Order: sequence, then C-alpha cells, then structure tokens
Amino acid sequence: MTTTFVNPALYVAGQWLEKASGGARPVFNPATATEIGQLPLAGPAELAAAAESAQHGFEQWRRVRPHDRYVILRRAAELLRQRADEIATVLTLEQGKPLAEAKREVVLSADIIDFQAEEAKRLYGRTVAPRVDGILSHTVSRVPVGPVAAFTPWNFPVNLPSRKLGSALAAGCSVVIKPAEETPASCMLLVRCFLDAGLPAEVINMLCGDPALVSSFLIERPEIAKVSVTGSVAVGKLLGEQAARHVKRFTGELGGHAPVIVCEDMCEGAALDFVLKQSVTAKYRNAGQVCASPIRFYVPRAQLATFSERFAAAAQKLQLGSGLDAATQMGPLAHARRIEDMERFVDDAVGQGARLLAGGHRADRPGWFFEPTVFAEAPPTSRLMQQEPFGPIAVIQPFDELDDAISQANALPYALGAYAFTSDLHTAHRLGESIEAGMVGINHFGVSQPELPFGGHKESGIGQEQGAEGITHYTEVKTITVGQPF
Ligand SMILES: NC(=O)C1=CN([C@@H]2O[C@H](COP(=O)(O)OP(=O)(O)OC[C@H]3O[C@@H](n4cnc5c(N)ncnc54)[C@H](O)[C@@H]3O)[C@@H](O)[C@H]2O)C=CC1
Ligand SMILES: O=Cc1ccc(S(=O)(=O)O)cc1
Repeated sequence: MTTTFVNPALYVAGQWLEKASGGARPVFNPATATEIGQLPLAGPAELAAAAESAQHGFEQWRRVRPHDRYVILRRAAELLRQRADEIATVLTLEQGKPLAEAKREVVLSADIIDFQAEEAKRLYGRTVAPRVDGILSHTVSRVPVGPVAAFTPWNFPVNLPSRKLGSALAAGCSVVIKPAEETPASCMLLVRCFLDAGLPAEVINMLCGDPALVSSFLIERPEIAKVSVTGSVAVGKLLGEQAARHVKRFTGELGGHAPVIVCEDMCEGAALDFVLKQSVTAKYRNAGQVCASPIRFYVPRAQLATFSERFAAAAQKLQLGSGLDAATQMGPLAHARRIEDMERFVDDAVGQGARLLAGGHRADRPGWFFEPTVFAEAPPTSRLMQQEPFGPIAVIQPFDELDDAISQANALPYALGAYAFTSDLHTAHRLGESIEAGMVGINHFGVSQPELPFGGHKESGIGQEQGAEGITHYTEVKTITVGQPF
C-alpha cells in the first residue's frame, strides 16, 4: 500500500492539467502542517472551457440509455472499491482523518454510487388519461436537468462528491465539480474511477481555483443548468442567491447544529454506558467536522453531573495523532482556520460563563490538532449554542421537562440531523415527530445511509442527496401530450 501523496491535477475538456492560468497553491498534511503537493488553479480560460465541455458532455450523455449509464457507474463503484486503500491514504494525507475512517468513507461512496446507478433505471414516468376526445396520449417523464456545477467541501472529500456525481450522472447530467482546494487529490482519484470505467471524457470536468470566482463564473454561464453545493449556510445562501438570479435549479446541503435528547430512562447502568459510548464516538468522528455531528446534548437536570463528567472523561482518553497511525482515534482538524475558529468558540463560551470540563486548547504537538472539548451549561447567547462549531466541541445542557428539551432542540434555524435516546416506544414516536430536522436518529447516530435521503429543513438546506430522492433533484418534469393530427 502506498503512503505517498498523488499530486493533484485538474480535468478540463477531456485533458488532465498539471498547470493552469490561475496559478497554484500548496496542499498541506494537517497532521504535520507541512506542504505535500501543489494544486493548479483554474482561471477564466479553464472555467470557460469546462462550461463548454460540460455542454458537449451533456449532449452526449443524455442520449446514453439508463441501463448503459448504470453499467458505467457500477463499474466506477467497483474501481473505487478496488482502489480504496490507495485513495483512503491520499484522503488521510490531505484531510487528516484516521485511515480506517477514510477507508470507510471510500467504500461507502462506492455504495452510494451503486445505489444511484440502480435508480437510473427507475426514473419512472406515467401516462395520464386524456379528458377530451382527439388526444392520443399525455406522457409525464423525468429528463436530466442539464450540466451541473457542483461544489464540495473538505470534510468528506470522496463521499460528498460521490453523492453529487452518483445522482447527477445517473440522471443523465454532466458535471463540473469543484472540490475543496484543501483536499483535491482524493476527489481527483474518484474522477479517475469514473473515467476508467468508461464515462465519456466531457461528461465530467474537475477544477479548483478561487472559490468565489469559480462559483460566480460557472453559475452565470448559460451552459450550467443546476447548482449543487455542500458547505456552510453562508456559502449556501450566496450560491443560492446567484442561482436564483438566473432561475437555475439549486440543491444545498448546508450546516447543522444537531441536538441529542437523552431521556431519563437511558441515564443509568448499561443504558447510560451505551449512550455515552455511542455519543463520544459520534461526536469526535472526523474531529467533529461533520454536518450532522451531535453538538448539544440535553440530559435530565438530576443526571447532568454524572453524564457530563463521564462524557468529559471519555473525551480526554481519546488518542490524538496522525491518521496514518493505527492507534489514532482522532486526527487533526483539516486546516489552520479551524483551529482559530475553535479558539474563538472556546473563548466566547468561557467568557459567557459556560463550564469547561475537558480540552479547550490546541494540542501541544505539530499539526492542526485541537483537544476533544466538553462544555456544560453554556448560556443560549454563547456562540457555541448558536453557530455550528464544526470541530471537536460538545456541550451538555440540563432540562427539566421533555417538552423543554424539545423546545431547546428546535430553537435554532438549523435543522439537519437530530438524535434522541429512549427505551420507551411512545416517547420515541413523540420525539421523532416533534423534533424539527431533516433526519432524526432514535437510539443511534447512523442517519446517513446510501439508501436514505440526506438533507435538512429550515436553513440547513434545500433538497436531499442519497436515497431514491437523490436522483430526482437532477431531473426536470416534462409533459408531452399528443393529439390526433386531423
Ligand atoms: N455542511 C458541511 O458539510 C460543511 C460545512 N462547513 C461550514 O463552513 C464553516 C467554515 O468552513 P471553512 O472551510 O473554514 O470556511 P469557508 O466558508 O471558507 O469554506 C467552506 C467550503 O466552502 C467553499 N467555499 C467558500 N466560499 C465559496 C464560494 N463563494 N463559492 C464556492 N465555494 C465556496 C470552500 O472552498 C470550502 O470548501 C464551518 O464552520 C462549517 O460550519 C464547512 C465545510 C463542510
Ligand atoms: O458532512 C456531512 C456528512 C458526510 C458524510 C456522512 S456519512 O459518512 O455518510 O455518515 C455524514 C455527514
């Protein structure tokens, strides 16, 4: 297995580019904060070429039968599985997460592509009975929306592109994808799987550059029909506004601030052990850089001390280190900006009187490591209780009545993932129905599955990815109605 980095290149109009007109920027290993590669950056010339190429690619791909699209996508998923060790290593080198997490991400991405490939064959239409004589047929079908501009972040550099590419390509769209500049190489290796599987060259274009320039340039291009973004609420609003100005279709998978309600009946003995083990694992997975990461834990007031002390003790025991080291349980944050952001969250929470129970500092070692951090009783005005920390910070809050916990859970404009633990079936249903979120996990954190729709309510997003819903967002409804000629 290789432990070397693969220098990233852009893929524009059927050519791999190791240099581009926008210059270049370094790619870093977050575990050491050292440069590991150079990324070429697209300028207007490559951006225009990519948009034109996506139009050519679309004209070709839309005519490929769904079954043939399915065959190519299934082959790409298989190549991804075969290359999982190499791709996971590159992912860990540029993003930082433990290798086992990176490998799971790559294999899960193959499952996502497989599922969407199957959906290509199930884009059913319908016929509708005419209401007057002289009409032969009304046919309602789904057609591909057109070339897509897709923007993905650095926290899941293979999974998030796979969600967009799997659905868009299955639907018959071409894609110009801009992965995060911090983590371009693992996405490049994903793109190679599609091309090696037989995807026609111009159906996919991949480039990086100045994010604001790339997005505004592409969204304004007449070739681009749809914009799909995963990122912060702020970036989602910006790109959504730009798309709306041109009446372009838009999917946004944006931030979250997931609450976790732990009911009284889960606060003792084996039940409490179970909740704590699941919670600490879910919280510090990918160093908390997950849009559906649990953030606010609500526990009965009488259990606050025990729950928070045990949570903090478990967090402090986590082994930090390079993702390539098999003993590592939590890697570094993906880039230096995240460390500064964590410090701002901590300073603000401490300043507002929250109790710091664990961590709170950058770790005393090279690289962008931040200690697993636990707060209790943070005031609702603190930044931590209002904005997505997107890092290894948990906050544990007391509640008196379950209704109060539900109100607090629903108090923010975010509504992506939410979780609750209870052994009571009636309470499980009540929580599932009353918590406002796109995805509610009861007694587990595994809300993201290839078979299930993933998406948020309120400001957390528009549309869904994965599941049967994923592909539909890359289609338009078209009605053809045929009358008798005379
Ligand atoms: N929903 C998710 O999975 C993600 C959410 N975020 C959120 O974003 C916050 C800030 O993340 P940072 O990386 O520090 O900041 P950032 O906002 O600079 O970048 C976030 C991502 O958006 C992209 N981006 C930024 N401006 C863009 C633009 N005008 N057009 C197209 N893409 C653009 C970047 O390339 C990057 O991949 C995090 O605290 C978190 O709340 C970040 C990454 C993933
Ligand atoms: O950041 C969003 C995100 C990405 C991946 C997953 S999972 O690996 O499929 O669980 C969850 C959330």
